[in-house]
Amino acid sequence: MTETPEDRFHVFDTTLRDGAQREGINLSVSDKLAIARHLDDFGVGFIEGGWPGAVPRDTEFFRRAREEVPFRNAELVAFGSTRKAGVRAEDDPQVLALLESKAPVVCLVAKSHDRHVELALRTTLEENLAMVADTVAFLREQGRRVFVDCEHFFDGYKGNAAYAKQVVSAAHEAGAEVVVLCDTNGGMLPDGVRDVVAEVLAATGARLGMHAQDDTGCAVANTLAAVDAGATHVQCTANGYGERVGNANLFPVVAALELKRGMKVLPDGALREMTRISHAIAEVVNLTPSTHQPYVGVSAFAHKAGLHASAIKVDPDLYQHIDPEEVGNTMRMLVSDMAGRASVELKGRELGIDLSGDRALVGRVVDRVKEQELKGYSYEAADASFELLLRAEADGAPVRYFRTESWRAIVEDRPDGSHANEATVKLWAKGERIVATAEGKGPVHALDRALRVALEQIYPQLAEFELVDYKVRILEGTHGTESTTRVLVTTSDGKSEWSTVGVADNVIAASWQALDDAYAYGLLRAGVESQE
Ligand SMILES: CC(=O)SCCNC(=O)CCNC(=O)[C@H](O)C(C)(C)COP(=O)(O)OP(=O)(O)OC[C@H]1O[C@@H](n2cnc3c(N)ncnc32)[C@H](O)[C@@H]1OP(=O)(O)O
Ligand SMILES: CC(=O)C(=O)O
Repeated sequence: MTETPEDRFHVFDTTLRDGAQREGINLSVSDKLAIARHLDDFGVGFIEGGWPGAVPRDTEFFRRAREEVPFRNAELVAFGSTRKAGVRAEDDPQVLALLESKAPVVCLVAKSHDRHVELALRTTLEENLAMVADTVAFLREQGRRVFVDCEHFFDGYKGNAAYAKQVVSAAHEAGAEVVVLCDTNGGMLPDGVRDVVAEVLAATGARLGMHAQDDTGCAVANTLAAVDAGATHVQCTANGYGERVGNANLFPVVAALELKRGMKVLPDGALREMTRISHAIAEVVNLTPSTHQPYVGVSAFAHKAGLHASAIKVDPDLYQHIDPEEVGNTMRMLVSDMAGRASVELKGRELGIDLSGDRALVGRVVDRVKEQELKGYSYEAADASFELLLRAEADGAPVRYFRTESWRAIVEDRPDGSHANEATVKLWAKGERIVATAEGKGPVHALDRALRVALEQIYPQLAEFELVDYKVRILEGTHGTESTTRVLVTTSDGKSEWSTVGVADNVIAASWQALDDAYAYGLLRAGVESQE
């Protein structure tokens, strides 16, 4: 028998509906269209776009999506509830709004927990069954594919399994293609989900799906347990966004199905785009991508412990569950006081420096990193400072483009409450003594500007450099304003970025060190020869 699209396993994404229910997410119609394009590129089968008729932005989204997005992989799904008690489906404005959205698929939310029917809907159990069946039948007659989300299914099943199953059967018999069992309050654990899904499948014969909220931190595991028990439709959201703590995260779910279960749920090559898609969606919703997200986080394949690195040097599989490239991610070595020789050697390789033949040099770099980290430096987030340290050890002299005679920064508090910031630097570069003064918005800005004024004639490349991030951390909180300070600076030349670190008992001095490294590294990568 040939497989029809309806037979295939369904990857159903609800980022634009349930994901948008997360506190702090507020999507414009354009944002929703951009996310829909990313999800379609990724290859999900269904994109739930929102609730037309209830949320005006969602109504508008469906209108524009029809006109503006040439979907290649996904079907658009309109979400809405079953008809109101005592109203015919064809007369219920919210049901009609689902048709007006012109989405080819409708996902109806239905009550399946008897207490919800009686307390929230304030109707009878029989009328709720009729609401489900009538609404499904009406939408089927109108040519829509219909899925039904049984809200609070697992909680309802605990108290009244017979009724919960009757709701599934009512939806199935009325023509719903998939009946989705929802862990709406997110309280389930995988063993319970597996048992219930298997029982419902055996009792009703309906095609089942799973919608898991993440309140126990088990949404991904619960989704996979449902699939193990026979569910063939999974509802997820990009990066796990969703109501309260979130939903089953689309990315680990599809990666587990494809890479661990050997199922084919996405188009060829899609998984290799997963890290890019995850980060692109985070960008649109304006949330920083979680660095520790499975598979797609920048730390997902970052190795810090020296012992891990020593085994990875022999074979990366020894400390990685998959090859990061399978999901579009990359392995990274972190150098810190937990590093050993292998970490430094692999980091060198990552930076394009072959250290394999020089055990003594690698040993010196390891010792120097440990010594520096004890003082408060941190190289795992400052690759550029690490590379400068490495080159200094290798060459026996630091990479230098100027020598500092002195610098000074002044902050003046004025009677009107404003501040004036001024810095003076005295430097030697290419045998020339330079003195420069500049003002800035703060003392570090003033120093940065003075440094540029002093050096730009000699090194015109500095004009391209821009400070794009600046972080300060107090290392010994107990000493209050006398504490040691660590400054991390990220600099860009418009093409790439690099990070450097400085540590001192004075925030301006720590900033100066980080700036000094930032300029040295930028000039080094611009191919300028090192000289004072
Ligand atoms: C588990 C989930 O995440 S489901 C998705 C939930 N998403 C949203 O709620 C976002 C969009 N929601 C909205 O814009 C509004 O809540 C609306 C338009 C749906 C409803 O707004 P209002 O009419 O003002 O009602 P309100 O939100 O207070 O109550 C919901 C009504 O829907 C009824 N209802 C709830 N679930 C269902 C259902 N499955 N089938 C039929 N009716 C339902 C309730 O009984 C209540 O009816 P009542 O007004 O007769 O008392
Ligand atoms: C439908 C849905 O979002 C839920 O039950 O959680």
